[in-house]
Amino acid sequence: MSIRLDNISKQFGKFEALSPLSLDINNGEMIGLLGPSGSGKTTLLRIIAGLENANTGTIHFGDHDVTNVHVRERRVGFVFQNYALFRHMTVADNVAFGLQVMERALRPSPAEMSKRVKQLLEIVQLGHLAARYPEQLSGGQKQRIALARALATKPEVLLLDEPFGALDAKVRKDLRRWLRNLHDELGFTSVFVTHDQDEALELSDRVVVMSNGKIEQVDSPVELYAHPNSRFVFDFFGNVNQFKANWNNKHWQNGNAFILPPVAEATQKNGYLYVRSHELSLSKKANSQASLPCKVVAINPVGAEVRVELSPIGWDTTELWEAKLTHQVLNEQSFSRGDEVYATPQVGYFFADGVRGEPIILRWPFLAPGHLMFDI
Ligand SMILES: Nc1ncnc2c1ncn2[C@@H]1O[C@H](COP(=O)(O)OP(=O)(O)OP(=O)(O)O)[C@@H](O)[C@H]1O
Repeated sequence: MSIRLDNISKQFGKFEALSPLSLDINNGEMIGLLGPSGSGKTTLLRIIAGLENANTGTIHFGDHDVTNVHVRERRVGFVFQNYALFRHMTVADNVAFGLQVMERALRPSPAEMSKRVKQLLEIVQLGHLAARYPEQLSGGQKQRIALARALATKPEVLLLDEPFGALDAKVRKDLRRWLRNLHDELGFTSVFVTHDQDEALELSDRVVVMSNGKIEQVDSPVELYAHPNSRFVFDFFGNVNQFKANWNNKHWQNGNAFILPPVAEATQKNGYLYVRSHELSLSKKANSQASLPCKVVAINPVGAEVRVELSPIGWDTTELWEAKLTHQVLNEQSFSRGDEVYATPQVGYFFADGVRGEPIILRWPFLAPGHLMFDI
């Protein structure tokens, strides 16, 4: 089932929780709504479900205008973060509840109902727990039961509000994979809310990045990484170092650090240069294209890489910088905590002040013809 949101807005009193926004979701797509707390994700999900009315705009499910259709008739499955299972009912009864609340005309007979409950429990691979009560289940199991209940009415749209928010990291990861497989197998359209970027990137076909009640960007995970269209999106995906770049007619200056951009009018401005931590190299000496003196404050091996935390010397940043190196590079360079090093961007993303849209991507070194290669 495709979903079309057109010009949807929502006010709570004088507060505008959603500015007019539009979004097309394809049939069978899995969409992640991602954004900081208060950005309007849950409000948007509730409006799609019919649990909340928008102040303006229309919602279509396929060709059907559901703007004024009651939540019960929208045929959506809903899963909340806190399981919302009935404590006094067995697992099987909890799942059957989804069927019992169906309109009488659509409600299956008792025999069909118990067959369907069995099938649903098999789908979520928990048939052996049918007679248990919720308190006898783990968090991950409870959430799978909540999903089985949501799927009972065979919804074509499944809406999930931070479904794995209350679970620990390992269970979360397993459940994500499992949900993605289930989504692909059963072919429904899913929209889920998360503020966990890894979850959004791993699960979604497309991610809707929200802030302050607005959609900042809608793209596939790969595109979001390659072409973040604003500083907000870049910041939100993290692992990025920021350089406040003040153009002084020669280079970008910040305290006693400088970076020389390539000769191009668009970069000869004030702005912010963003550098991803795996696109930053470290050396014991500066070079003529960049001088970013730093002190090594921590060296943290994490799996295949080493994260080196850097505190700027003589220039300003709001946060420590980080370089991600391979173990091999670190061994060759043999830095230790407390050493002074020079950071050199290999790739940078420049957002000029006052210019909206995608950054200018810079790749070092950019040497004029005839120049000698130097350390970078
Ligand atoms: N019923 C309500 N009455 C008044 N304000 C509300 C109501 N529901 C939500 N809001 C406000 O609307 C804004 C968006 O809330 P929403 O729950 O959609 O954000 P969110 O992105 O889902 O946040 P979180 O990740 O914290 O759940 C918030 O500022 C919130 O305080």
